[in-house]
Amino acid sequence: MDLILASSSPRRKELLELLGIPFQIKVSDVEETYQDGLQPHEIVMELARIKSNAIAETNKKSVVIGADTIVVSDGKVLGKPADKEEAISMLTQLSGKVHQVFTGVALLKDGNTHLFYEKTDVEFWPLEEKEVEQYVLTGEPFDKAGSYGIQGYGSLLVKRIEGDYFTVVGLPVSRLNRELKKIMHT
Ligand SMILES: Cc1cn([C@H]2C[C@H](O)[C@@H](COP(=O)(O)OP(=O)(O)OP(=O)(O)O)O2)c(=O)[nH]c1=O
Repeated sequence: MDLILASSSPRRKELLELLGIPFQIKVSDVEETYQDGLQPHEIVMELARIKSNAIAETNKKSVVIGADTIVVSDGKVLGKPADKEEAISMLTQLSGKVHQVFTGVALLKDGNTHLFYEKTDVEFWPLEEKEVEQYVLTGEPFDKAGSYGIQGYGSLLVKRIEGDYFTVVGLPVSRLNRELKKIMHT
């Protein structure tokens, strides 16, 4: 099987390596937009589809994997912060509450699109203003949905999670492994 990961994320590369199957990485700079009114799980699956579709068009014989992660807090969708102020505002929004992390995955094979998503609940400790500012100074928030990385210093902000940890990091590998096996037999 010729497998391609359509992602620039170093985390997704590392996580896909856990499957023990060789793969290539190919990234497109396709515009990531979605229509208004979609539910969070629909947003992540749609964005995962767009990312993988752009690569599948020119790699028709390969299986292409794309993924997308967003954070949802009180109905607000949080992507990556544009600047320090936005990172502070997102982390303040997440402080002391439970939010949801959605990761959608698209598997494209032989012109067919197979989509799935996973959701993990994450509870943050109540954060002091100073703690938020210090965390933002680490630089960790800037390439991450919701402005934190649970796998880094962000681990200290998290009180508990419910669901797959790897969904939060950006790729639900254990579900992906099973879904890949399913589509290989079709
Ligand atoms: C909440 C959270 C997100 N993230 C990351 C996962 C994703 O890489 C990123 C969300 O942005 P995405 O747009 O999903 O992905 P990306 O731009 O990093 O990579 P690509 O589109 O090329 O596949 O946030 C963490 O690494 N840790 C976390 O705890």
